[in-house]
Amino acid sequence: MKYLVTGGAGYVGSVVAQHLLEAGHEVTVLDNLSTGFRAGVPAGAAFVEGDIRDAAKWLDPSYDGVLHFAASSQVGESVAKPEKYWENNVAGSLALLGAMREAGVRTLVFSSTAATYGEPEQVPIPETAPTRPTNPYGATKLAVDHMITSEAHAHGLAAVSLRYFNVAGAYGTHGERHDPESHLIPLVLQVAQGRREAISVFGEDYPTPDGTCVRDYIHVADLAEAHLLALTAAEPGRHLICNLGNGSGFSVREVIETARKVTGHPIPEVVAPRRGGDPAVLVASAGTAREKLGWNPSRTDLAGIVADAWEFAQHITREQ
Ligand SMILES: NC(=O)c1ccc[n+]([C@@H]2O[C@H](COP(=O)([O-])OP(=O)(O)OC[C@H]3O[C@@H](n4cnc5c(N)ncnc54)[C@H](O)[C@@H]3O)[C@@H](O)[C@H]2O)c1
Ligand SMILES: O=c1ccn([C@@H]2O[C@H](COP(=O)(O)OP(=O)(O)O[C@H]3O[C@H](CO)[C@H](O)[C@H](O)[C@H]3O)[C@@H](O)[C@H]2O)c(=O)[nH]1
Repeated sequence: MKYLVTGGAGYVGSVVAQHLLEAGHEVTVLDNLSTGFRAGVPAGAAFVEGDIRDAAKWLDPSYDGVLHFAASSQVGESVAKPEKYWENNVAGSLALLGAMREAGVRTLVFSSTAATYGEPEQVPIPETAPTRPTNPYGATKLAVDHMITSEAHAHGLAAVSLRYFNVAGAYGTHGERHDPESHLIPLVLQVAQGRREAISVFGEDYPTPDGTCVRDYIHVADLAEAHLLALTAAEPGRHLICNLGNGSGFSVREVIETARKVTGHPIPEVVAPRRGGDPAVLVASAGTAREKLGWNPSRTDLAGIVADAWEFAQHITREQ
């Protein structure tokens, strides 16, 4: 099959593109390199440097589907510059859906997020939970989910939205490389490498066992497998929404302690104020993905996830 991967020069998109190639598919990556890296595009994929808002220039009926990762995805920035998020995430996805309709490309897998739920009423969080995003990033992703539902109902699109919880780990030479980095695991590993003095723990007064926030860390390779399953599970006229997480939570302190063991470095920590908008606990109920996609994540051990991220962090440092 032939797939267009938007955002395939970024973290998750590059890992999924690599999995598609390994499964024997043909892949074109469309990426404007705003946060991604040319070197992240897997060898074997065609590359188009361009914007999703111009997707009509490149999409044609030879494509069997689109995997749509391209987005702006920093929560803090979305609060400061919401217009950027409505433009890139919502207007960008609207243009992409239009280009798909024009070209007759009728299968879509979309990167949604746990941020569509906001502060949860119950954990683990099922897909039926209320969606009350607490920042513009989550609001724009939810708007795109609604857009996809209407497109499926009106025009027969076969669509799956995957709501990722905390993506982590790496797959060979493809891993997390954001600038500036805001995610916990890569930041902790930068401290282990001596690139930062200490990791800030954002709040230790949450109602959790050790007072720090609890998150559901999902290995990026398990996540990638769900995308390949979603491509086969997608049905015309239907929009399936699935959470992707392991269903178990780890606190910020547990992550830091695991990284100390994996890296053998002391990793100093300092307690800092809470970060605005952080829910205390976010853990997925991923029963829908298991049932409807036949998904079965296998890399659930936190030490293994951190070890893969550590190997990648060292690889990137050697390359620079
Ligand atoms: N990383 C996570 O923990 C996480 C969690 C939930 C959801 N997501 C979603 O998964 C997707 C991928 O996230 P990531 O961490 O790999 O981010 P990333 O920033 O590494 O990758 C995004 C890629 O999209 C490209 N891009 C952005 N806007 C574009 C545009 N208008 N046209 C073409 N290319 C464009 C960027 O250059 C980049 O290569 C995003 O949609 C994000 O919202 C990520
Ligand atoms: O230097 C840091 C960085 C993070 N944290 C804490 O570590 C936890 C994880 O933070 P990340 O920034 O790594 O991830 P988030 O949980 O904020 O964000 C993730 O979940 C969100 C859903 O709410 C979105 O989907 C987003 O894209 C995804 O990265 C949070 O409690 C955060 O407060 C720290 O203590 N110190």
